[in-house]
Amino acid sequence: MIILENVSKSYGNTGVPAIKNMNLHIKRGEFVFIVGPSGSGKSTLIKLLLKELDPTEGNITINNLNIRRIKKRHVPKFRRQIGVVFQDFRLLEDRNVYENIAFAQKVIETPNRIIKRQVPTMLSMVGLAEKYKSFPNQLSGGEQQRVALARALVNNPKILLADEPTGNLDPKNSWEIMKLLEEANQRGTTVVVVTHNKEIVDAMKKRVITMKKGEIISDEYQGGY
Ligand SMILES: Nc1ncnc2c1ncn2[C@@H]1O[C@H](COP(=O)(O)OP(=O)(O)OP(=O)(O)O)[C@@H](O)[C@H]1O
Repeated sequence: MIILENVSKSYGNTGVPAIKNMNLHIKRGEFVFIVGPSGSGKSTLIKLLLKELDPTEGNITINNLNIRRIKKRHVPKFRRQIGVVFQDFRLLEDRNVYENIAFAQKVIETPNRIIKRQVPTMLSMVGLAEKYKSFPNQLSGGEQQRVALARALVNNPKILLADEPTGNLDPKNSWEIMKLLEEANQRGTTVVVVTHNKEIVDAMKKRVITMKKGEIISDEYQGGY
């Protein structure tokens, strides 16, 4: 599903690379945590997988496609198979909950009758059915992240990337988000989560990839932080 072969990424010409000669294989249906100290290259890895950045060297294959070869005009189509959530939620502040989720579907020209059916389904799934009219600033952090997750999942992506999804949440809300990520994984989505949350990583017993200075220093199934 996700293959990195000898991937390096340097920002500009100077300094040490953010990703150094990385090799990684994530299979369809896996749930993977990426951990490591600040500056170890985790967010850079996520950006490479989204083709927000291209590697300086090496190749990335996603769903049998060498993403270096994707033409600029085809990048949006490529990204449709990937759902993303971030630490800071990134909701549209001037749209309500319903519209935030519907927006993701309108972008890919989903017919209105399907949007009307799927948005409430997604909202029920994340436990926010009653809040469909609320605006982001009327929601708690945990609720906002659940909306972001519903939006990321509404188009049924093959892959879900989460960059510190619980970074702004308290332990209870963090667990709720992780459970929702796990449920998405159980429905077949390949899930990659960057996190600093030691307690959750240790408890969930998933594959844990630890990065340091742009390199993978350990990769363990049923691993810990
Ligand atoms: N746009 C950029 N320009 C130059 N250097 C950058 C840029 N983005 C990241 N870097 C550098 O690349 C390295 C890896 O950064 P990255 O953000 O990938 O780390 P991270 O593991 O996600 O860190 P954190 O846990 O703090 O989010 C760091 O040394 C950082 O300073």
